Amino acid sequence: MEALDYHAEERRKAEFNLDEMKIVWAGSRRNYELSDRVARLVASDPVFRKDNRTMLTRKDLFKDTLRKAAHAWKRIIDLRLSEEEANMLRSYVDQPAFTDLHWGMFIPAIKGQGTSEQHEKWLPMAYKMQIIGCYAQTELGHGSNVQGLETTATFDPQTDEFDLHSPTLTSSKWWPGGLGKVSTHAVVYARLITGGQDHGVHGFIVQLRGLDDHLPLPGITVGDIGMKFGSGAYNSMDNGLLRFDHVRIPRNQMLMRVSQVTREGKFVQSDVPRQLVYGTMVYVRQTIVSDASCALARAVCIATRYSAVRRQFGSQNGGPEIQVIDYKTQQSRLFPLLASAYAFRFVGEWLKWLYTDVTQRLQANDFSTLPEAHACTAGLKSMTTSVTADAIEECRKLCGGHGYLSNSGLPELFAVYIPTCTYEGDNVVLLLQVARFLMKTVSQLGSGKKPVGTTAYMGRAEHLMQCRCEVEMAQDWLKPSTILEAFEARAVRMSIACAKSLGKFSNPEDGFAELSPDLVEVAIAHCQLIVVSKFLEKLQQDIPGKGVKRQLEILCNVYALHLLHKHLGDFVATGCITPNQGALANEQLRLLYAQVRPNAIALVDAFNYTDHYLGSILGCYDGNVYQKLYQEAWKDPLNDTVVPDGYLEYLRPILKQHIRTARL
Ligand SMILES: CC/C=C\C/C=C\C/C=C\C/C=C\C/C=C\C/C=C\CCCCC(=O)SCCNC(=O)CCNC(=O)[C@H](O)C(C)(C)COP(=O)(O)OP(=O)(O)OC[C@H]1O[C@@H](n2cnc3c(N)ncnc32)[C@H](O)[C@@H]1OP(=O)(O)O
Ligand SMILES: Cc1cc2nc3c(=O)[nH]c(=O)nc-3n(C[C@H](O)[C@H](O)[C@H](O)COP(=O)(O)OP(=O)(O)OC[C@H]3O[C@@H](n4cnc5c(N)ncnc54)[C@H](O)[C@@H]3O)c2cc1C
Repeated sequence: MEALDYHAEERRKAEFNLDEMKIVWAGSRRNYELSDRVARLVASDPVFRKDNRTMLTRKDLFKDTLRKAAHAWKRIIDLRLSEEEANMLRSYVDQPAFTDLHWGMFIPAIKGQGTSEQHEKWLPMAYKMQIIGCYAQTELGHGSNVQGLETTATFDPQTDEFDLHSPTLTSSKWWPGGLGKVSTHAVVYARLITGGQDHGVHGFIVQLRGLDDHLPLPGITVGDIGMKFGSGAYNSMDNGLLRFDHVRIPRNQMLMRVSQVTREGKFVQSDVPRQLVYGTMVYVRQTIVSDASCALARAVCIATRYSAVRRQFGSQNGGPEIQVIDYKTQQSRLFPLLASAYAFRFVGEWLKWLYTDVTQRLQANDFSTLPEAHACTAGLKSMTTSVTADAIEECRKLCGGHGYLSNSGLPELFAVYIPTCTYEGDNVVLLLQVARFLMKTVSQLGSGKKPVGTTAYMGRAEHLMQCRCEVEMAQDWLKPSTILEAFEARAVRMSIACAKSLGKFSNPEDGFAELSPDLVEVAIAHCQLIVVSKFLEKLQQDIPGKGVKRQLEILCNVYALHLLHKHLGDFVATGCITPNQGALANEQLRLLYAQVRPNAIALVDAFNYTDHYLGSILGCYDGNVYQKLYQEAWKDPLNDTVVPDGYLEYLRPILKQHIRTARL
C-alpha cells in the first residue's frame, strides 16, 4: 500500500525538476549522491536515534554523545569512509560533540600553524584518534580580545622547555569544547615569553590527560563549565575550564610555522604575517557560513511544510479552511527566509572557493588576499548566523503554538544554533573588523591603489556616488543590473559617508569607537551586497533542469528585494532610490511571493533532509502532523501514569483542603 502523503497535491504543483534542484543545492551530482547515502545510513541506524534526547539528564546525554561518537567512528572505519563522508556522517548524527572540535579546530590548527615536522609527529595520531584534541584559546577574562589573553608560555633555555602557567583566575581557559571531559590534548593559546620579553599570543600543543588512565597530568586542573542554554541542545558538549600550574612542555610543541624559538631561546619572526596565528578561526568561520544555510534550510523546511498542512479561518460553504501558507503575511515572513537559505548556500560555496584560493596562495607565500579573506569570512559568518538565529525563532512563530513543542524540532535547533552568533568571534566584533577593512579601502581610493575582489565596486565610487536608479515600474526591479547597482551604490555611499564622519575626529580610534554603530551598518550593507552579487553570479552559470533556473531567479529577486524593503531607510537616505521606487520594489516582492507559493514545498524538498535529520513532527515529509503529534504526546514520561507522581504529597492535600473550605 502506498504511504499517505498529505503534501502530494502541493508536490504536484511544482513547476521545476526537483531532482535537478537537489543537485544544485548539494553543489554537484556527486555531492548529492554522497550526502544522500550518508544521511540514509545515519537515519536507519538505531544508535543514532535522537528523539528522546531532550528528556535525558546531562550525564545521560553526555554518555549518549560518547556512545554515538564511538559508534560513528566504528562506522567510519568499518565502511572505510573518506574524510568528506566522515564529516557528513558526523553532521547527520546531529549532536554537538568533542569530535567537532577535534576534527574542526585541533587538527586544522596543527595543519595551519605547525611545521612539516610537527605535522609528521602529531597528525597521524590525531587522524587515528589515538589522541583527541581541542582548541583552548578563550579565557574567563578574555575571548574577543585575543591579544588580552593572560596564560603564559615562558621559555626555559636550561631545559629547552616552555613553562605553561595560568597566573590569575581570569587566565583560566574557559569554554573550549571537548576540553571538559574528553580531550587528551589541546592547542593552547598563550603569551610567548623569551628572555623576559613578551612576544604576544602563540599556539602550543599540550597534553592534558594520561593516555592510559585519562587522569589530568600533574599541574593541570580541568573540568566542565556547567549547563548551558536549553535542555539537550549544546549540553552534549563538554565545554571546559583549564588551569596550568607551571606545566612543562618541550620546545618543539610550540606551533612554529609563524614564529620560532631557537634552542638558545631566540625569538624569530618569519615572513609569514602574525595574523596566521588566527588562521584556524578564519577556516572555521568559512565552514560556519555553509552550516548557516543548513540550519536555516532546516527551520524553513519545517515551517513551510507545516504551513501547508495547517489551516485556519476562511471556510466557504463548509469547505476546508485556508492553508496558513496562503496568507500573504505568512508568505512575507517565510519566503524571504527560504530565499535566504538558498542565498547563503551559494555564498557559502563561493566562500569555500575563496578560502581554498587564499590557502594555496599562502602556501606559495603570497599573503596579498589575506585581509580580504579575513573580512569576508568574518563578515559573512556574522551576517549569516545572525539572520539564521533570528529566522529559527521566526519559524517557530510561523508554526504557532505547536512550534513551541519540543518535538517541532525548533526549540532545540534554536538552542544549539544561537551560540554561533558568539563563538568563533562575537558577531558585532567581527562586523567591526569588516568596517575597519572598508574604511581602509575607502582611505586608499585616491592613492591609485585599485580595490579588488569584493571591494572592486568601490573602484567605481565616482559613478556609484551619483548614479540614479532608473526603475519606473515594479517589473524594472527584476533586472539584475538594477538590483546590483542599487546595492553597490548603497554600500559605497554609506562607507564614504562614514569615512567622512571619521575624518572629523582628530584621533581616528576615538572616531571609530564613537561611530561604531554606524560602522556596523556599513559592514552589513557590504556583506548583503556580497550575498546578492554571488547569488546573481550563480545565475550566470549553466543550470540544467526544467524550470530550475527560473525558480532560482525568483528566489534571488525575493532575497534582494526583501532586503531592499527591510533597509529602505538606507537606500532612500543615501539617495540610491526614491521612496516611490521603494514602493515599486515592495509591489514586485508581492508578485514574486505568488510565484514562489506553488513551488514552496518542492523548494524545501530540494534540501533532501531525512525525517531523522529534521527531527520535527511538524516538518515530517508526509505531512501527517496531527496523528503524529497525538501519538507522540502519549510517549511523554508524564503520561506513564494516569495520576502523576507527587499527587498524594502535594495535590491531594490542597484539593482536600479546598473541599473542606468549600464545605465550611
Ligand atoms: C541538536 C543539533 C541541532 C542542530 C545543529 C545545527 C547547526 C550546527 C551549527 C554550527 C556548527 C558549525 C561549525 C562546526 C565546526 C567546528 C566548530 C564547532 C564549534 C565551534 C566552537 C567555537 C570555537 C571558538 O569559539 S574558538 C575562539 C574564537 N575566538 C574568536 O573568534 C576571537 C575573536 N577575536 C579575534 O578574532 C581578534 O582578536 C580580533 C580580530 C577581533 C582582533 O584581533 P587583534 O587585536 O589582534 O587585531 P587588530 O589589531 O584588530 O587587527 C590587526 C590586523 O590584523 C587583521 N586581522 C585580524 N584578524 C585576522 C585574521 N583572522 N586573519 C587575517 N587578518 C586578521 C586586522 O584586520 C588588522 O589588519 P590591519 O590591516 O592592520 O587593519
Ligand atoms: C557554545 C560556545 C562554544 C565555544 N567554544 C570555544 C572553543 O572551543 N574554544 C575557545 O577558545 N573558545 C570557545 N568559545 C568562546 C567564544 O569564542 C567566545 O565566547 C567569543 O569569542 C566571544 O568572546 P567573549 O565571550 O569574550 O565576549 P565579549 O567580548 O566579552 O562580548 C560581550 C559583549 O561585548 C561586546 N564587545 C566586545 N568587544 C567589543 C568591541 N571591541 N566593540 C564593541 N563591542 C564589543 C560584544 O559585542 C558583546 O555584546 C565558545 C563559546 C561558546 C558560547
